[in-house]
Amino acid sequence: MPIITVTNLKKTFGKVCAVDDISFEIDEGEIFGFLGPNGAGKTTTINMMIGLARPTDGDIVIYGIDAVKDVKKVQGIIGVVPDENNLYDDMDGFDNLCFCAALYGMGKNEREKRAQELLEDFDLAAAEKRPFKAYSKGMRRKLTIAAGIIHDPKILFLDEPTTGIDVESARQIRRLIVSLKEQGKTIFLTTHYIEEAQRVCDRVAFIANGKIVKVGTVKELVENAQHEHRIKLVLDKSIKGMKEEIESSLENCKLKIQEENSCLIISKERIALYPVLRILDSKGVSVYEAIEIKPSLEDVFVSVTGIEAFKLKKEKEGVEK
Ligand SMILES: Nc1ncnc2c1ncn2[C@@H]1O[C@H](COP(=O)(O)OP(=O)(O)OP(=O)(O)O)[C@@H](O)[C@H]1O
Repeated sequence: MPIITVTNLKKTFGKVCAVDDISFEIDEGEIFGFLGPNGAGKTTTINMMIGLARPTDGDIVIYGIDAVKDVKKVQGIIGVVPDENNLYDDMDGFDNLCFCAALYGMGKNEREKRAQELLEDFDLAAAEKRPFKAYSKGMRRKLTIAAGIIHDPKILFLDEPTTGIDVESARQIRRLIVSLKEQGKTIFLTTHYIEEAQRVCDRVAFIANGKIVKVGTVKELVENAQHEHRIKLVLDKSIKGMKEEIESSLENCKLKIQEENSCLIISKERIALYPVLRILDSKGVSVYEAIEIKPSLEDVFVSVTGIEAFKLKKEKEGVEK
């Protein structure tokens, strides 16, 4: 059952339409991801959902509460982890968490107990007395997430949770996100990492130029994609120099020579293998193996949005040591 319903949401800044009439629902206990390149409208959407920006138009209902009018009511049941760290540099990890807990009205004993628990869960207990500014980027990110769930919210909003941190910390954070879901939390996250959407999210919405272009589970998005069919053939010898001749005898197919002894056949339609094998045989070439290459989420994103994949950063490119 949906616990978040967003209907015809819009936000303009002067002439810029940052979010352009989007609608979606999020079910209780799911991880729902917004995947899109820089400037797609992800942060603006989160900001409207958590009451930091007022929509130009549209409705947001969270647990039956009108989140545009009753911002305060919603803020008690949500946790927010912004894309930039929002904790105090000179305060240590423990005090930062206790301070956030106090903002939610938690008593001294309760907040200290909760802070301690989270520091353990997030593998930060050894650094609890270190000032936040002395934390590594990955540790800072983890403490910021811990602060976002200090009051045990039902719903967690995570804006770009792993941007700019090392690969190992990003992995740890993804495991933490999945374990929060296992504890029953509903999670809305934005990302421009395809790998992250694929590994962590139950459902993904592609967002580009302020619009949602497609929504579904990773499996649905990949299986329902109108996509080229691709078959990789591993050959017993090179077909260098024969490409055009072979290609001209294959109907509606393109041929790409890959490594020395393999090629890729690409077609909009299903590929009939027999004619291909016959042509190769006539050239004295045998096929060792034929492998169907399924489209990846990246392929689907590119074909649905028309945006080149490099605009969605690869995990390794986003890493700063
Ligand atoms: N306060 C603002 N004033 C004017 N334009 C804004 C403002 N905030 C966002 N925008 C514009 O709205 C569009 C969407 O921005 P937004 O920050 O929501 O994108 P994003 O998908 O979160 O990108 P990123 O991954 O870079 O954070 C961009 O064109 C941005 O320049």
